[in-house]
Amino acid sequence: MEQYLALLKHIKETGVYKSDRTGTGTTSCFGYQMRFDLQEGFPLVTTKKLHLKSIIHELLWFLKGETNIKYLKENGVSIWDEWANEQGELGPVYGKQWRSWSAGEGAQTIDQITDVIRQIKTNPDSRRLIVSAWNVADLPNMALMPCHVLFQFYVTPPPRQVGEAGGRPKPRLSCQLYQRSADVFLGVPFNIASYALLTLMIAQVCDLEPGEFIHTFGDVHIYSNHMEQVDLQLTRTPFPLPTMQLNPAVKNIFDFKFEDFTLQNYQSHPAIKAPVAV
Ligand SMILES: Nc1nc(=O)c2c([nH]1)NC[C@@H]1CN(c3ccc(C(=O)N[C@@H](CCC(=O)O)C(=O)O)cc3)CN21
Ligand SMILES: O=c1ccn([C@H]2C[C@H](O)[C@@H](COP(=O)(O)O)O2)c(=O)[nH]1
Repeated sequence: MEQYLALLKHIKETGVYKSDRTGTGTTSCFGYQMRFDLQEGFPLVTTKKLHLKSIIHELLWFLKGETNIKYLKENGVSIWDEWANEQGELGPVYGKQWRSWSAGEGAQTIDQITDVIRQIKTNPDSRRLIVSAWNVADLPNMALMPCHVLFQFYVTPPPRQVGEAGGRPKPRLSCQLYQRSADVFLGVPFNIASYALLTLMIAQVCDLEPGEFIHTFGDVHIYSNHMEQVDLQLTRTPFPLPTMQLNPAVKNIFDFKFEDFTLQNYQSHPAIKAPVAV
């Protein structure tokens, strides 16, 4: 995870002070990109211990199309608590937009995840393999506007092989995310792992090999009250990446359960606590 440490260094070296909505204050840069080859291992930050359980449950919750924290609470995940109302509702956030984007009064809703998987399978060269959470009409009703706003898939055909015997290599599925706003200490390690996992899952159900995860940022920032934690992390040497096994029997994206994910060889430095800006 040298890419992540390079991002922390880049913000410290080139960032400017910026005030923000939460009143905390940040050091911020505009525009950055990281690339992760998913064949080289699972990109989980190793310079602090990460709670993969929260990351997996949050992703399964998005895929269910849910916007109430009830499922997360039942599974011991508290990362969205601060933004929910008394009924546990967050408004039409990610799950709603991914699975049931409203096409207008009385019209059918649009399931972007089902549609994009169908497109990847039937039209892999399409340049329109996009899922968007940025529903402009719904923004005022969301507890927090989407930070990971839009993602696009890309299928790389296998290299042509002449006179080859044996199995043909599979095409590779890559994913690029545009994240408009990024809390680099707390949010970004979660976001990288979540989209890497989503890419592995969609590759499996489309019978493709995982390719790259490309993470593109708008306002990428370190909160002022995370600086000491960042400095501690920068003193640590990353460990080799772990690997992630998915239950190969799952062929439908909506059938994945928590037990279908096995992380192997995750060696990390100890966890580092930090307050979340609300
Ligand atoms: N300021 C801010 N940063 C975020 O990253 C963020 C938000 N707000 N609001 C919405 C979601 C919630 N996310 C969060 C919220 C909290 C943690 C957090 O406290 N992480 C702890 C461990 C928490 C756990 O797994 O139980 C960590 O050490 O990573 C991470 C992501 C990401 N998002
Ligand atoms: O998945 C997420 C969700 C949120 N964040 C961070 C990015 C910002 O620090 C805040 C959101 O505040 P805005 O004023 O709406 O930009 O949450 C993240 O990094 N990852």
